[in-house]
Amino acid sequence: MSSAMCLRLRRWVSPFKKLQLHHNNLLHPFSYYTTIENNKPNQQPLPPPIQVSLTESTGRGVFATRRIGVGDLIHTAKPLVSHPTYSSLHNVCYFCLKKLSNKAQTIQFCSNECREQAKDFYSVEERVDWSAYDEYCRKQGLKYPLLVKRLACMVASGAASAECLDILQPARLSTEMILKMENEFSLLKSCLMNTDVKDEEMAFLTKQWYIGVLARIRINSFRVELAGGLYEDLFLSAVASVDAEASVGNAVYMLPSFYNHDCDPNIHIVWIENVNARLKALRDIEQGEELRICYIDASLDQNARQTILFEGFGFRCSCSRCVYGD
Ligand SMILES: C[S@@+](CC[C@H](N)C(=O)[O-])C[C@H]1O[C@@H](n2cnc3c(N)ncnc32)[C@H](O)[C@@H]1O
Repeated sequence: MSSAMCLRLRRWVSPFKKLQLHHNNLLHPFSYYTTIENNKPNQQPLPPPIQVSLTESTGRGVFATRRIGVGDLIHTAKPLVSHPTYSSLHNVCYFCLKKLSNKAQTIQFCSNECREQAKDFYSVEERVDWSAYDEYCRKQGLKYPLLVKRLACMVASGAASAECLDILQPARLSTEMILKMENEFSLLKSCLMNTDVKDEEMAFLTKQWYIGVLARIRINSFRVELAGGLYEDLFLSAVASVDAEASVGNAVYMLPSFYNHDCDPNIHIVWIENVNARLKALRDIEQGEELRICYIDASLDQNARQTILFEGFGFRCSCSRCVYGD
């Protein structure tokens, strides 16, 4: 094996090792990222009733390890990286995306805890003049480069590993996409170079890193839509999130990235008050059944759904709704 291949293999395998995923030939649930609340006082949170394993035709997927009832909380997830949208920048917490009552001129944190958790990446970010990068992204209507910018600051500050997204499936990129990404990379790099951020802290920031990260973010990021209240009822929370047009930011999570898509999903993801995601069952699910979410608006017609899934995620959906022409 060539040394280049060795390196690639090492990079690919290390996140698995770190998360202790390999277990009984299955990809073990990332249990320390996720829990189920335990109703019994003084007891440890339960591990989620799921495991990640290979599907027949859609790569890895998430499967139920026991029966799950309609409405059950399957697990929660904290993001690996998140960022508010440009339009929410001044009215949500810069760390947890919680909506704030006042709109300020600068970024805000909702609590000292969030300020503290953001301390590392923000100490890098606030030393940089981002205007050229931000202006480019705003004009082009780009949202994902904001996540790359935040991840770059997290890595530079030591708050995240440069390889933390490597385990996720990357999007297939066209030459045109790569050329655009190269432009963004040059802008990001020049913003960071014009500061006192040390060269050693920036060593990870190569064109390959930028493109690799963006390729993963493209198909694994979630639009965070806050329900805006304490909706325990599944239907009400879904309605509230659509009604409020409540998209406040984008985020990438570890375990939620392994759920495949179905136009008639059996689980969904909700955000109650901040970026932490809750995955809930939409119907009863049997042990061994694959859990699937819907990546898009399921109310669209079949043609629209197929087009969005192909252009955005690079696959042709063959779920039962699509097969039966619904
Ligand atoms: C967020 S990832 C889901 C996890 C992925 N299967 C893996 O192995 O990491 C999304 C990718 O999974 C595959 N996928 C998800 N749902 C699919 C479906 N209904 N039909 C075909 N491929 C699907 C596509 O390659 C898609 O780009």
